[in-house]
Amino acid sequence: MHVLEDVKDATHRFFGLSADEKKKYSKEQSVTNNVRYGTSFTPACEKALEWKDYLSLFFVSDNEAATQWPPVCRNQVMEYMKGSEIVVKKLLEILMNGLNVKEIDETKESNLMGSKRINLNYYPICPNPELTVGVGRHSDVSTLTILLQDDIGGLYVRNTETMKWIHVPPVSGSLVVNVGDALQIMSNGKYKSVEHRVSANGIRNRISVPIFVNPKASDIIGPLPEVLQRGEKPLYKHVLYSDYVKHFFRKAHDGKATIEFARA
Ligand SMILES: COc1cc(/C=C/C(=O)SCCNC(=O)CCNC(=O)[C@H](O)C(C)(C)COP(=O)(O)OP(=O)(O)OC[C@H]2O[C@@H](n3cnc4c(N)ncnc43)[C@H](O)[C@@H]2OP(=O)(O)O)ccc1O
Ligand SMILES: O=C(O)CCC(=O)C(=O)O
Ligand SMILES: [Fe+2]
Repeated sequence: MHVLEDVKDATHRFFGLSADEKKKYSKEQSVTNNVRYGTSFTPACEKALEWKDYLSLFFVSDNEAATQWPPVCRNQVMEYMKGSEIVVKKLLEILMNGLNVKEIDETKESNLMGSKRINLNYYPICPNPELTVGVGRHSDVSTLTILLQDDIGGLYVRNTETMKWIHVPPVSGSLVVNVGDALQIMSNGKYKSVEHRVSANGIRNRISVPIFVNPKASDIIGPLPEVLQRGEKPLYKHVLYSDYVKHFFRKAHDGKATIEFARA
């Protein structure tokens, strides 16, 4: 429990830094591509900016995290990331069991959880929340996302039958788990990535801390052989994961359209 509280405090500490201090981690000034402070999602492609700033930390090694991640939050983020590993492993084992995958070998381990990115999201109070969003509707490109949100609320997920949006109420001490596009592709559509969005808030600053568990950037992902064993038609082709992620980042949020990039 203290790990979750500590990472929330650390997130507030980072966004409480001066603008100049935070800018040191922007794309223009950051000494590494693996640490990126920014605003909205893909500003160059958006009609209206999303009301959100973020710090995105791509985990490469303990050493890089200890030297390059911002000192005001790095220990707490690391502890949260390490603490999540056991939960992620267990969840993926159960999900693979449901696909008739009996053993998670080295290749599957890499495809399922070969890389990790943690974002610290900060949604400042918005003077006109009805005119914009916190985050537009999208699905994550991860395998699984483990999401910590604070007590403010505003996260919605889409019910695929009614197409209605359902609020995900904050529950103290809990984590939200999202299925991402990479798992939809590998499971040949058996597990569907969840479309979600965040509303802008006119009263309080909100934070969230997603851990994106992903394939390695250099992995080629596609429907797993075990899923196609009984002659099932592949719905998705094999794609280089970094191409998939680049496609996601090249456009504004557009619901569940990203996955069409991998359609067979
Ligand atoms: C920010 O708001 C968000 C974010 C999200 C994220 C949801 C996820 O599911 S994140 C998980 C993504 N998976 C991975 O990061 C693992 C694999 N990583 C990779 O394949 C690569 O690291 C890479 C992300 C493809 C970057 O490769 P690289 O060769 O270094 O290419 P770049 O030139 O740096 O970037 C290309 C292009 O992508 C954009 N971009 C890159 N990193 C980020 C980032 N962390 N946050 C935002 N945008 C990023 C960027 O536009 C780059 O273009 P430039 O014009 O800047 O050159 C969900 C919802 C949100 O609202
Ligand atoms: O802030 C949230 O609750 C969700 C954020 C999100 O969807 C993301 O960062 O991908
Ligand atoms: Fe998301």
